[in-house]
Amino acid sequence: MSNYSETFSNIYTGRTSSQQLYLHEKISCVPISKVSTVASEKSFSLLGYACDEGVKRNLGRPGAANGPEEIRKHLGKLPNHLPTETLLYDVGTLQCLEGDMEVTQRALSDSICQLLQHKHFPIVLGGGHDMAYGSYNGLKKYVGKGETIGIINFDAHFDLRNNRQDNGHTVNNSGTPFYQIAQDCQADGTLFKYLCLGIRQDANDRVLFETAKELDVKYIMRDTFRIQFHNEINAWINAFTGNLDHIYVTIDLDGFSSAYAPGVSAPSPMGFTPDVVLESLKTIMASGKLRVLDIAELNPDFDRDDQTAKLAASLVHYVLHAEFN
Ligand SMILES: N=CN[C@@H](CCC(=O)O)C(=O)O
Ligand SMILES: [Mn+2]
Ligand SMILES: [Mn+2]
Repeated sequence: MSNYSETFSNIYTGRTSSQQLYLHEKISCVPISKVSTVASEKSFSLLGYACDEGVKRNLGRPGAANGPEEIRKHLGKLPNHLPTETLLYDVGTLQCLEGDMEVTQRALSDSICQLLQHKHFPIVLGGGHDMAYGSYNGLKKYVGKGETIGIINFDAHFDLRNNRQDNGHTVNNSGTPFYQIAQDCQADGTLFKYLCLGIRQDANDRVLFETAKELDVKYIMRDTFRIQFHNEINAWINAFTGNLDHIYVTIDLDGFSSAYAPGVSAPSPMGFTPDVVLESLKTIMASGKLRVLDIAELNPDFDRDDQTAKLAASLVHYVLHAEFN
């Protein structure tokens, strides 16, 4: 895999203890080619998607290629409350070489399928939101025919832009992944099930709302995606996950208010807050159907005091520990 680099453990630093009190002492760096040798009943694997080609093609601000490294730096310093038998790996990073985003997406999909086959729960650190096309397809490849997958996207944006240009050319980017997935589903007769949480009217044009309607996309607008409405939100989530076999969750950091997440290409002053995301994640995880999670769009060039990188690291920490709290 020419665009793959393994993680070296010196990226993980922090306070030291003799009892694995911190995640940097818990994480084992293993090349992805060796995952079959380290399988266990309960393993999490971190995988980087170092690509901002999709953001560039979508006329956004480059920098998300450095997202995975920054999340790792902050994650390692956080306390470890995992049981000894739960294993946590870092299986390296997929880099986008010479703008070939499609190759990187395919490598991501292959890697996710491989991790799932060896009973690892993949947590992908991004990277532009084009990573969703790779994450979803890795899960799709893994699950059996006839089993259904639902996508839950925490985002200000639908990312349902049509990848067909007026001149007939196809251009995939960070704004097209769920459109591409929907097209593939139509072509191969797979159900397209997509729930977006935190959609903003001032971040999506009319065509995007029309596309969402045509594709029967479910969504909760930002105005309603508030912790005060947690009962209603949980009911929506349960109604969505109830009829599906597997869930893929993708968190676009630009959906958070820029008060929490300034370090993204497209910041959202009117975005959502972390409390409602944690509450929703808890409900999704309680379904027992969550198979893959990714965190997209961290752009360290625009971060303030590492706030966004720390938010991403805390989200990973929350998911790792959710069932042990
Ligand atoms: N992944 C991001 N997609 C957004 C970006 C919006 C923006 O740059 O303002 C989109 O295409 O809608
Ligand atoms: Mn977004
Ligand atoms: Mn997005």
